[in-house]
Amino acid sequence: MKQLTRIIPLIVALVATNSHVVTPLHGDEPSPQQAKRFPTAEELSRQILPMHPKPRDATETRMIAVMDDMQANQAQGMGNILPEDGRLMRMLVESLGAKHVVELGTSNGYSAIWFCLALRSTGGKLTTHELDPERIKLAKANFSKAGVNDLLTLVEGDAHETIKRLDGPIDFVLLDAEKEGFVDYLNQLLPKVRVGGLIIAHDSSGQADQLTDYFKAIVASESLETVLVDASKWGMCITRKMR
Ligand SMILES: C[S@@+](CC[C@H](N)C(=O)[O-])C[C@H]1O[C@@H](n2cnc3c(N)ncnc32)[C@H](O)[C@@H]1O
Repeated sequence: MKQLTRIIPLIVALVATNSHVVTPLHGDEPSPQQAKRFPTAEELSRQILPMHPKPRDATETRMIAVMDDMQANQAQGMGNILPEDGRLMRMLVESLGAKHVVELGTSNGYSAIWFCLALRSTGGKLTTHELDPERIKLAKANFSKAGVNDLLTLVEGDAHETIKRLDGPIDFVLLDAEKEGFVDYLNQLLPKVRVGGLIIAHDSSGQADQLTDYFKAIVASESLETVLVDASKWGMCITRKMR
């Protein structure tokens, strides 16, 4: 009896821990030891990293102050990426030496300012697309405060139409507008993305149920290779144009 009272809570804990474990398509089943929950990348980031990067100069100090303010006072309902996603994308854009970044879904401009941090050092430009007039107004005010107007163009209107006017080559794409539009965005933009360029679909974990057709499209393409990364809980589907 004494042993049973010791074992029952253990079994309950094990069932609870394992309830989120998905049966893998390949590889070994997680051992009970592995199934023990590790901290997520987002949790660790928040323990060990500042929210925004250390400024390299006075211009970045100004940009980061605006980002801090947006996180503290504007983030509600804006659908912004989390700082952990911004940190990763900034690193990728800088590492690629990207000259042309395209964003679909500017909102109030938070992710755009992350791109601008990278584009200052690559000498590149951002073209960001938004259709909501209120968000466009907010984004414009934030871009002016951050002093990034010379690094970007904000294109107003339905991105399915406005991206037809984009010229290639594009080095980096962030898909962060409405999920049901992602396949059309991919089909329209892929021919303009350079070989070696990256296409990121945001919310690939958080809204995976809305991305079924997008996942099918990238897997079906012979020219694309993909990795799924959870820098934050929302997740990013990072796809590289291989040829
Ligand atoms: C998730 S929010 C973008 C957040 C932004 N990338 C950030 O992290 O700061 C999605 C945005 O896409 C915009 N959007 C939705 N459909 C669109 C379309 N067809 N064309 C342009 N923008 C669109 C919405 O108005 C919304 O502001």
